[in-house]
Amino acid sequence: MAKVRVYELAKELGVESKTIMTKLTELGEFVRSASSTIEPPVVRKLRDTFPAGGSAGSSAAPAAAPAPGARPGARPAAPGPAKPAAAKPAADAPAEAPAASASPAPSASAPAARPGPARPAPKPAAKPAERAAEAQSAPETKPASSPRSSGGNDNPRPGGAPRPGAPRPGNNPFASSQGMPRAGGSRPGNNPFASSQGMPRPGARPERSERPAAENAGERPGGPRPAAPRPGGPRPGGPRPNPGMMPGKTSLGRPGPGGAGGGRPGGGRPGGGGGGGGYAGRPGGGAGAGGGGFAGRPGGGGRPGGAGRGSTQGAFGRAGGRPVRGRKSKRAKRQEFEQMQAPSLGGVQVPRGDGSTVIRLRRGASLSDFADRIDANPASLVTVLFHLGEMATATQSLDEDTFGTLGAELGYRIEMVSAEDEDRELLGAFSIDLDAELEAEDDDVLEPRPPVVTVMGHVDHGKTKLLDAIRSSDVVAGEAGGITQHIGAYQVHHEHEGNDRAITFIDTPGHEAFTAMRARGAQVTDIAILVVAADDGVMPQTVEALNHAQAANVPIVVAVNKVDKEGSNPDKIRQQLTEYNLVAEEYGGDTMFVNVSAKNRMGIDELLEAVLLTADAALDLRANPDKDARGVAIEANLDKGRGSVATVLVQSGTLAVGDSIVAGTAHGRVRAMFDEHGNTLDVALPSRPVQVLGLTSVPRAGDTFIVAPDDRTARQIAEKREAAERAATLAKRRKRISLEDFTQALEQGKVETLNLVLKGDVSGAVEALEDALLKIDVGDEVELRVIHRGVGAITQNDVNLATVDNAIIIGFNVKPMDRVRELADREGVDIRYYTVIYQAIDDVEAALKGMLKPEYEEVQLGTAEIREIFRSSKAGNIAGTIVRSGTITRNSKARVLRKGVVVGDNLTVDSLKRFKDDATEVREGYECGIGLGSFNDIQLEDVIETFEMREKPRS
Ligand SMILES: Nc1nc2c(ncn2[C@@H]2O[C@H](COP(=O)(O)OP(=O)(O)OP(=O)(O)O)[C@@H](O)[C@H]2O)c(=O)[nH]1
Repeated sequence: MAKVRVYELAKELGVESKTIMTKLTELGEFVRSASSTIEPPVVRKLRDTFPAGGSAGSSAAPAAAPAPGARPGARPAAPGPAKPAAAKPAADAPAEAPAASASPAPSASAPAARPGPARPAPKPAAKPAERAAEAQSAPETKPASSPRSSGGNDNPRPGGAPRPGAPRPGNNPFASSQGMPRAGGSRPGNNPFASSQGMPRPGARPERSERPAAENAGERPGGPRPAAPRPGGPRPGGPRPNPGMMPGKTSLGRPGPGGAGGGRPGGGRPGGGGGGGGYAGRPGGGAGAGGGGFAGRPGGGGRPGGAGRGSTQGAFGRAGGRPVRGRKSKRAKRQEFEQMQAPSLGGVQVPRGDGSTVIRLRRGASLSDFADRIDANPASLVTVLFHLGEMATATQSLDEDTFGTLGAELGYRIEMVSAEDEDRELLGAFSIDLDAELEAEDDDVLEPRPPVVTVMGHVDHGKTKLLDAIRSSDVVAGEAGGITQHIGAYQVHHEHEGNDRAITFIDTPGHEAFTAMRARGAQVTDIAILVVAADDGVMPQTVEALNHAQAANVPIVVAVNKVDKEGSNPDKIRQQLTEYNLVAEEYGGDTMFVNVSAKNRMGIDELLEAVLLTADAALDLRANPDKDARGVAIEANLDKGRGSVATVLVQSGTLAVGDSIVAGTAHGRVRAMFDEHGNTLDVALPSRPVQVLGLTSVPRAGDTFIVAPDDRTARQIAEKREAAERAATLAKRRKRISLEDFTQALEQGKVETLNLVLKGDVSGAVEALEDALLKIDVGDEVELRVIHRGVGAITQNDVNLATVDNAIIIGFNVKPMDRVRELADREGVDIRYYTVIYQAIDDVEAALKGMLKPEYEEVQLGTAEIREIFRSSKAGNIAGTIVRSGTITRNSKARVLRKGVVVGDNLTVDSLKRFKDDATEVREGYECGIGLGSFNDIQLEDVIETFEMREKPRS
């Protein structure tokens, strides 16, 4: 640090190296060449010897240099050093520097300088001090030392002028933070190592980006230096420009200090400029604050973009400040442009669609999923949705409507992937393509299969009875002792044209099951038997049922039932149904009508015959039995001893014991199979309903089942389905409420939710119950949520759930164990048991209505006209009245009207007398005395009206 080379000192002192060497020889100091170093004490002597360059000279030099152009070095130096230096070490140089700088500096730096100094001061101060100490001698050495360290030898700092800067604050090359806080004014490149420390002079910068820091430095004050890239400029850290060049620069106006700076390696780095700029620009900004500041913005924050790298690069004098700026600028522009195209909703930018951009989302998708598709920030979508009046978290599953609203706002057409498509994709992931499989089957692998029949019709028209009759007509059943088990479906055999033909009946009467299965994409039914009671005729549900069947393209056979009844008119049924495109064959149509009596079991064979004829005529009932089974779950329940018991209908392929199957979200291996007679089966062919044991959980009616290649695949498919199902359920469950109403409704207690846990013995019943419950229309004030549903007994888990969510448990044909019942009692959980769905629905509906905030209306009870006024010191004024209408009742609410205008309200009939006796009520036409408590403002002919608030019944 303390050592200086001969030529450096020579330059500094403004003499030739030779002269110095001669002098050294005189002084008895031996040096080998101009590049030899000399010790500080010697340096001091030399300076003393060469007054011009001596201490005075040294400082003067720099000062002088700057003076003219001066500002840079001087100023910067000045400010910084000024304070610290002045006080501390440096005495000379600094001291003067300030002076020198004083004049030039003012302009740019001065002001800027102010603020900053404070901070930088400390640090710089320290440094200078250290240096001073090291130097032991004059501060002048500092400059020298800096250069050295910086560059070294060759880097002559031009002016040799130690930059006064030494003392300058923020001149620690390694201290990232030393900033001259002062904005623009701060000292420019006072970091000896930072090429970039620029003098942020306003204006100038851009072009100069290339300039080395040195220039920047020079630049600021005088600014004169043209963009002239200094030669060495560009090279980063590399050898800095030759001294010669420097001078050139100097001549350009860089003040000496500038030169010094330029000399620094940093000088060459353009990047340095960036760093420096930031430095200068940010008040207090760290060294690297960024190219921006450098850019010359006076106190400015620097150019945008500079900040990032600027800081680091600046610290190391790396080039890059400018270039970076340029790039950023373009990027910024592009971003701006993109943003201009994005809508600003709630202050967020979201990529927009053009109105026809289709976004496909799976059921139960969340805003995050949507955001992924449109490359947006989920949080922004949350905000947008919020501004559309909906609240949702980014990961919450939303329903189609919500996505629709959001999509419309943003220019996207949202298409929800249907459950079937989703499942198809899911299976596809396991290389299972059921459609392709079916298509690939040609005639030679297809074999006839029995038709699958569903019985539908209006309530009480005899569906159940008919199914019973059919069941008992089964010849096989007769031999085996009848169909003893209710497994949700059964097969009967019928002799048709000499052949034994099987027919499969879905043993769940009604079109609810039919539609529920259809809703799940399961087309189970081949033929529908429409039961119409001959004594009743076509009824609403008859029409509904036939509509469902026709919509599903399922041929219909009409069973005109109860023909045994007197007064029944089967022909009328035929006529009525022609209106619905069901024209009997005898009327020239193609629908078979069969008169039956389910009660007397008459006409059953004919009906089965008709079913087979229709099937043969209208359908191609064939399936490939030689493959893994595919089918549908018809019904399922949880059996205490046997676990999950599912009745499935094999639709194609052959199901065998040991197969790994997945049915909906249930999976497992077929442990055993039973038919409707309770016989075990090893295999089940197409159209065969069987009870299957071995599933891990209970599938739902209508869930499709397939045999998977192995257990693992079955489990994975089930798990994936479950996840999808859960998401979809969550989306469905979410009840929306508009933002406007939300807070208010909440505050006013308007939002009330009836949470339910549904448990039943059979999955079909639970689903039917849930569907029916969710259809209850109770307006917006009350919300009904089924928070859990399941098959099986009511468990401790159910009660726990109900406790947490304040829910009511509805058990359909199931009850809890004693232990669970006790728990429910303890927790105050209400468990209700039903065996009839409608009762459950009625009760829930009533409960919901009970929960509705009662609405009151005022009902007038009576009016009485004041005919006389009795004044009583004790009771106040008593109105002597005659009841004009209704009844006046004691304690009822009252108001006083004078010529139709209310003069007293919120009153109560405090006392009511008939003559001298207290009365509880006085009817129309009678006189009575009425006391209205402390209200005494009554006059003759005033009317006292009494009324009560009555709860309005809800419709
Ligand atoms: N006389 C007569 N009565 C019948 C006949 N079929 C059914 N019934 C009676 O009609 C009533 C309703 O029969 P269900 O079989 O329960 O009718 P459903 O269509 O299954 O009724 P829901 O299950 O309520 O939809 C019962 O009282 C039966 O006894 C019939 O052929 N003749």
